[in-house]
Amino acid sequence: MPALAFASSFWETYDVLDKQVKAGVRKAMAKFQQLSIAQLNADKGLHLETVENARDPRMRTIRVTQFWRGVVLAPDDGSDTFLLLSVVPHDEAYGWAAKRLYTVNTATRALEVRNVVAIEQLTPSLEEASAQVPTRLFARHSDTVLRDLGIDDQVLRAARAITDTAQLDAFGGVLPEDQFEVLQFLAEGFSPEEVYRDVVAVRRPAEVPAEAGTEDSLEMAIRNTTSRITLVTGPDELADILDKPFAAWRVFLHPSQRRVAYRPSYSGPAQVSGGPGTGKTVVALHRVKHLLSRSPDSRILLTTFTNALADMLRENLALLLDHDETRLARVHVTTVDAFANRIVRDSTGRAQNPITDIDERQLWRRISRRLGLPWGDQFLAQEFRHVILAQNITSEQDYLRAARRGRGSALRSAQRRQLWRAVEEFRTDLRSEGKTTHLQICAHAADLLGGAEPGPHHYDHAVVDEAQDLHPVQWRVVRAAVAEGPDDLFITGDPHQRIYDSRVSLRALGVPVVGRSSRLRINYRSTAEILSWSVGVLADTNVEDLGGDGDDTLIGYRSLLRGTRPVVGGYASEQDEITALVEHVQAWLRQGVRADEIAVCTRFNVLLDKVRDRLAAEGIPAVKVKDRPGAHVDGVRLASMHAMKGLEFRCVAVVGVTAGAVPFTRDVTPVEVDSVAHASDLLKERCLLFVACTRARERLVVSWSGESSPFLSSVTGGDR
Ligand SMILES: Nc1ncnc2c1ncn2[C@@H]1O[C@H](COP(=O)(O)OP(=O)(O)OP(=O)(O)O)[C@@H](O)[C@H]1O
Repeated sequence: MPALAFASSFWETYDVLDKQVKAGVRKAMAKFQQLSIAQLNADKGLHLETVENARDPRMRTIRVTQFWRGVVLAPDDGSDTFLLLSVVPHDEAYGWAAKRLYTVNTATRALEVRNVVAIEQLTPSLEEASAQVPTRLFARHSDTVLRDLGIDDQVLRAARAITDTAQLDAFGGVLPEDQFEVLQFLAEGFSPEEVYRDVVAVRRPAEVPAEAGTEDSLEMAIRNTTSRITLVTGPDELADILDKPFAAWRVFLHPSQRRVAYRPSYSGPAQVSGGPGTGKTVVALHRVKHLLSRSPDSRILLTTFTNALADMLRENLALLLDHDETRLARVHVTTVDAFANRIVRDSTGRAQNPITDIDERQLWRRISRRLGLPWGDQFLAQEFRHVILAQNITSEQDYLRAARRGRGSALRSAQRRQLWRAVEEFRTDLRSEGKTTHLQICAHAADLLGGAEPGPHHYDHAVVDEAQDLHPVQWRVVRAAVAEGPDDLFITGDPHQRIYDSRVSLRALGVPVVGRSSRLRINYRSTAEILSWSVGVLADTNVEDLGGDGDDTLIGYRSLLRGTRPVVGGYASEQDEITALVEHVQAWLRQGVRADEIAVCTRFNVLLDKVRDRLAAEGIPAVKVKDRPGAHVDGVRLASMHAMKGLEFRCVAVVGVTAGAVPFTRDVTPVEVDSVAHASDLLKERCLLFVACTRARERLVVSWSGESSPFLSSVTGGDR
C-alpha cells in the first residue's frame, strides 16, 4: 500500500477548511492507505489526475468534494510515498500546482519547493535593474562555495543579480526554503562555515556520504524533511492527525530547535536564548518531552514567570504529550514564587503572606523617615533587592565587605551601617506583622531545599522558561531543587525582554552554561514588518547576556512572515486616542478576528480601566489577563505591559505610550542618585515597550496622546 505524507503547506490551508471539505480530505486520504497504486490510479471517486503543463511532472490533483481539489506529489521513481501539498478550490488547483517545482537540495538532502515560473520571470528583470549597480550582495562568495551550501543553477543566477537584503527578502517567497535560508545567513554576514554548521549540517542526514549525488528517491527526500513534512504510517495516526486542531509547533521544529530540544544529553546546565517569538517556550516543552522519554520515573520541574504563563504551559504540555496523564503527572509546572511558597508552607505548616511591591515601597518610605535617612524608598528597595538579597547577606559584617555590583553610587562604611539598620528594621517590622516578601520566601525555600535530603520538592531535571527575569534568590531555589549533574537544568530566555532588572552571573550561582549555549534566530510569531519596527524601539542599546558574561545580540534575528506595517500615531487627547483604539478593535472584529485574539495593553491600570469602560459602552466584551480568563472566555484581552510577557495575540494595541508613562519616571532612579541604576531602569522600561510590541502576530497599533514616549523617537524619526 502507498504511504502518505503531509507538507506544511497543506496544514496552512487545512485548519481553516469547513467541515464538509475536511471530511472529503479524510475520506480521500483513507483511500491512499487502503488501495494499491494501480487501484488508486483507477479509482473514479478520487480521480487522480495529471496536471497539464505542470513544471513538476509528478503533480496530480485529487477530488476532495465537488468544488475542492487536493494537490498531490506522486512518486515516479518506484518508491510509493505520496505527498499531499495543499487543498485548493477547484478553479485554482491547476494554477497552484502548475508553477511549483519540488527538488532535492544537494546539501541538506531535503525536499524543497520553488515557484519556478516566478523565478524565471523575475530573474531577467532583476538582472536588468541591477546592471547599473556596482555591488552585489553575494559577490564575496564564489560559485563553488554557494554550490557547496546547496545553491543550484537557477537560484545561483538569481542570487548573482541580487544587490541588497531588501531584494533578497522580496524574492524569498518564491525560492526553495533551505537555499533561501542559506542566502539569508550569508547576507547577514555569517561565514560559509557557520552557515554550513547552522543551516546545512543540522538538516543533512548523518549517514549521507559527503560526495553523494542527489538521486534520492522522493520517499527518501520526504524522510529527510522532518522540519516541513510529516509522514503518516497507519490509519490510526491518519485519523488522529486529521481530527485534532493542527499545531505546527508540535510537529515541525526548525532544525535549530530540534537540535537543542532533542539532543540526547547535556553534560550540565544548557541555555537557549533568542529574540521574541523564536520558539524558546516551544523548545522548552519539547525538551520536557525528551527528558520524560529517557527514563520511566524521572520527575521534572518546569517553571515560568507568571501564573497565566504556567496555565498556558500546562495546556500546551498536555497537547504535546497527547494528554498522557502518567507522563504529565511527572512534571510540576509552576512559577518559582509559587514553588517556593509551597516549600515554606509545607515546612512551617503556615501559609505565607507576601506583601505587594507597592506595600514594600511604603514600608521603606516609613523606615527612611523614621531613621532620618538620606535615601528614598526606591534606593533602599533596590539596595535590598540587588545587593543584600542577591548575595544572601545576613549580617552587617558581610554587608560592610560586600561588592555592590550594578550600583553606581559608592557607600562608605558609616553609610552602610546606617543602611543596614534600615534593613534590620524592615525585617523586624515585617516579622511583627506576620508578613514577608516574595524574595524572602524564596530565600527561605532555598535554605530549606539545600539543607534537606532528597524529598518531594527535589527533581531530576528543571526546565526554566522566561529565565531572563529570575532574581539570584529565585535561581538559588531552582539550583537547590535539582542535584548538579548531566541534564540538571535547561534554561530558555531572552535578555532583550528583561523587565525586572535581575541581572545575574549564572556561573556565580552554580549554573555554568559555557559550551552548552545556543541561539534561535527565526521568529515564528510576528510579521517581518512588526518585528523590524519593534527591534527599532531598542535603538541599538547594549543588553547583557543571560549569564552576565557579555553582551547579547539580535544578529540574524528575522521573520519569514509578511504583513502590514504597524500603525503608529499620536492624538490630541486621551479620549481621542481611546476613540481611535475602539475603531481599530471594531475593524479587526469585522475582519473576522475573534475578540480573544485581540489584546490592548497599557503601562498603567488606570488607562486600562478607561479602555474597558469604553469598549463595554460599545458592546465589546473585554477581560483582564491578570484575572486568568480561560481560553473559552470571550472578550478582548486587557493587560498591563508587564502582564503581556510570554503571551501572543493576532492583533495588539499598545496605548498610552506617552512621555510621562513610558518610561514611568517614578520607577526610574534619578541620575543624580545612582547613574548606573538610572541607566538600567531606563533600559528595563525600553525593554518593556519592546516586549509589549512583540506580542503581536499580524497587526500592531501603537498610540499616545500629547507628547510621545522618547523611546519612539528611533522609530518615528523624532516626529512627535
Ligand atoms: N517550529 C515551529 N513551527 C511553527 N510554529 C512555531 C514553531 N516554533 C514556534 N512556533 C510558534 O511561534 C510562536 C512563538 O513561540 P514561543 O512562544 O515558543 O516563542 P518564545 O521565543 O518563547 O517567545 P517570547 O520570548 O516572545 O515569549 C508560537 O505561536 C509558537 O507556536
